[in-house]
Amino acid sequence: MIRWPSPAKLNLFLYITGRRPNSSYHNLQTLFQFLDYCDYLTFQVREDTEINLLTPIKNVPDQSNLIVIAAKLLRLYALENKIHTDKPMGVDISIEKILPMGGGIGGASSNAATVLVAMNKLWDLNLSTEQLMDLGRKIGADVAIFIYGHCAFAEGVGDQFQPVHVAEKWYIVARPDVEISTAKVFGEPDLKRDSVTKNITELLNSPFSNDCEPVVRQQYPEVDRVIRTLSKHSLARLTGTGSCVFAEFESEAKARQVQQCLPDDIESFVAKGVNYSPLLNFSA
Ligand SMILES: C[C@](O)(CO)[C@H](O)COP(=O)(O)OP(=O)(O)OC[C@H]1O[C@@H](n2ccc(N)nc2=O)[C@H](O)[C@@H]1O
Ligand SMILES: Nc1ncnc2c1ncn2[C@@H]1O[C@H](COP(=O)(O)OP(=O)(O)OP(=O)(O)O)[C@@H](O)[C@H]1O
Repeated sequence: MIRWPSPAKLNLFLYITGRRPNSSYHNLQTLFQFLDYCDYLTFQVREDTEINLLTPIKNVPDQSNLIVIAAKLLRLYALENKIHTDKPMGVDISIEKILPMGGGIGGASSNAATVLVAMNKLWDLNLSTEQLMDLGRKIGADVAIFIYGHCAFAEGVGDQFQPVHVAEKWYIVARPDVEISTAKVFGEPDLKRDSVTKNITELLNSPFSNDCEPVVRQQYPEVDRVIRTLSKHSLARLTGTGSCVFAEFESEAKARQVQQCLPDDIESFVAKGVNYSPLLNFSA
């Protein structure tokens, strides 16, 4: 059976340029790159209309799991818009969960994107990438980038893209032992949310940073400690709203060598930054 990849992402930089009017969301300018480090999903199309997750994720009830939410949303969209298919639109889904959760590397959003892309194909719906991205936006701000599938400069809530090519470095991604709520970070009174909007060329040619980092380091000493530890070896930054921290290296060997030297209680993985999502190979 095909194992569909569901990769992680990094926010190589992330600037918050203001609150959006009449919304709980903020406007961002961020640079997304994918990692060749993935969860894997398998799908067995059913002869009925049931949507089942055969491998529930601990502490995530199925009805709030973005895997199930995405499959149901896609079926509803197809029914409401009378998209022709001979499939009854049922499926048994399994996931091998590899990506750390609540780490700012987008696991849940990526899972949702993989479901939309895979089921579009397996249910013979023939929706366009744009249609799938619009559906993804209803699930969460980060879903669209995983459907788009190309390293991108993003604006809006982080879902309006310009493709870019950046160096494909190697990263140590360390996961401090805290799960951080995205909504909580964006709700912090002290969050820097007044970065000046700049053009892409200027941003790509300035040192990269993340506006969430000061507030997160202050509130989660474990994150601060991991950034300080990794910074001894290379530039280290928060991704998204955390808690994961990444440090970049020119080679896998160098990244693995530094990883060996990290204290035992810092969990980490090594992965390559890639400009194309591993999912793209499966969606054609
Ligand atoms: C921080 C990032 O990871 C950067 O890639 C994303 O913007 C977060 O994307 P996500 O996890 O898909 O977030 P969502 O599930 O859409 O939003 C969770 C909550 O975070 C806040 N939120 C999110 C994205 C954004 N641009 N502004 C926000 O203020 C909102 O309060 C929202 O209710
Ligand atoms: N398929 C899923 N996989 C993991 N978590 C899920 C899933 N569906 C829902 N969730 C819930 O969403 C929360 C955040 O998930 P995720 O691991 O994507 O965090 P994140 O990487 O910080 O996300 P982001 O960077 O998009 O904010 C989890 O703690 C969990 O409660």
